[in-house]
Amino acid sequence: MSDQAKKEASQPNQSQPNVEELRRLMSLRANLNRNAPKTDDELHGKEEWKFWETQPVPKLGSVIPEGTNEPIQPNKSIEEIKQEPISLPEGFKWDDIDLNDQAQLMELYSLLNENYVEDDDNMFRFDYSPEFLKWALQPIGWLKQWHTGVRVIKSNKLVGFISAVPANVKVYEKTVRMVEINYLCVHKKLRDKRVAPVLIKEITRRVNLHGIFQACYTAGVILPTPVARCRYWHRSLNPKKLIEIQFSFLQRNMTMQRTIRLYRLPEKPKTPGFRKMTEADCPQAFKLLYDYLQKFDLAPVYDEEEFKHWFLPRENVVDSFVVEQNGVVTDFGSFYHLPSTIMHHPQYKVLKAAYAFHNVVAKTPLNDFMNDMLISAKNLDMDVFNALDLMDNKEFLENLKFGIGDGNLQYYVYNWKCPIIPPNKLGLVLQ
Ligand SMILES: CCCCCCCCCCCCCC(=O)SCCNC(=O)CCNC(=O)[C@H](O)C(C)(C)COP(=O)(O)OP(=O)(O)OC[C@H]1O[C@@H](n2cnc3c(N)ncnc32)[C@H](O)[C@@H]1OP(=O)(O)O
Repeated sequence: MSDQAKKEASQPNQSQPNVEELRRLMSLRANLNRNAPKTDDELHGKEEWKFWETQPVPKLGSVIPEGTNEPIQPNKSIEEIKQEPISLPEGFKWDDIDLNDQAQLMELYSLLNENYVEDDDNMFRFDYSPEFLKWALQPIGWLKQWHTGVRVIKSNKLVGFISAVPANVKVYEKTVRMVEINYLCVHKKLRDKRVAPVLIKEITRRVNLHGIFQACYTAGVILPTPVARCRYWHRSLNPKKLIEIQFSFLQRNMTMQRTIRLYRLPEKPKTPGFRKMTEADCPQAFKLLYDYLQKFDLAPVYDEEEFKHWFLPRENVVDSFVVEQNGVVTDFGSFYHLPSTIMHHPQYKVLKAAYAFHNVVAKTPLNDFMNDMLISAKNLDMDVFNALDLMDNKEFLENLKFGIGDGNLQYYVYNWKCPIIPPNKLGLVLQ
């Protein structure tokens, strides 16, 4: 898939022009009319940013001098922040979503399942599970008023959503209390009516009211102005299904049997002491990750409680593994479960995908450890293992037979200016 590059679903890149490629080119042309561009070519056709021009973000093309690392706009005093919600178009109302109420959780699930991010060819759409949404949206310090919904007054139907969760994020040498913004979604029937800017302004106001003036977010689209850009890579675990659903394609001179053999994995992880992480491993695994993340220019700063929230295994949501021998944890790795709906296939309805989260090795060679992670994902019935080319991931992607995807994922920090961060200095993975 392409930028479900967080947001977009990224599909393996096809090098040979074929029917699929032509379809892709046609959809690229169709995309030229979209309001937010996905590629540099599309970007050059866009002349104005009616909304983003009004926001404290760097102008596209601006070069931030080395050493700059600060807010664009000073913090507002409480008097400067509007106390009343931003006005919605007539017929709509704000409503905070209570994720502890099963019915409301299912309403959010359905909104996203039917209207959230699709790949460029509209073949796959993210299918975040209800349990996953609770995990992603209820970390330590979450607030219900930051799960911001828009409903149609007459029918009470949920048609828009945006979320913020608190996080400490290290940007170069500063650790900043900010929010992560995610799950911005407007119902398909309400698109292109400028509802998204209203959602963004309202969440900004609600976050500002808590004394927070920075946010980080990722998107498959290019907006003013990315602080970093990276790419999804995909490792086939179930190549036959991936080919049948046209997520990937048979390479020239390859038969299905040879392809299946190429991607075959051992039945069990090979590293002695490799196993699922338990609560007892957390102090040591936390320390490994905490120390490792120091070397990046954009990375979360977790405390141990947050570490437990994000990494203790939750069925069908997140899995973490350690290498432990004689009570010493030397390596740690995790992936989260994010399936996609296969939109138009007679047989297959769901693509099961594991997404690399954080991996730190102190003893096992990274390639060996990640191979064990692939085996673990395969044994959980995943079809594909996805990883971004950030942190130290480039060390294993090609060796372990990942193929490059076709969409970029852009990273943004709201109300902040600093120089561009290369993928190998990027330590932040958002869901
Ligand atoms: C201090 C606290 C600060 C907190 C806030 C920090 C900022 C957070 C920012 C949000 C981070 C979100 C992180 C994620 O969740 S990224 C995932 C976004 N969601 C999807 O892609 C799901 C499917 N698509 C949709 O639901 C809609 O197409 C969305 C809602 C994306 C746009 O709705 P619609 O298509 O109906 O358009 P409009 O007429 O209402 O509005 C058009 C304006 O919106 C600008 N646009 C388009 N796409 C995006 C986008 N992904 N981020 C920011 N802006 C975007 C666009 O350039 C134009 O502005 P301008 O060109 O005129 O200037």
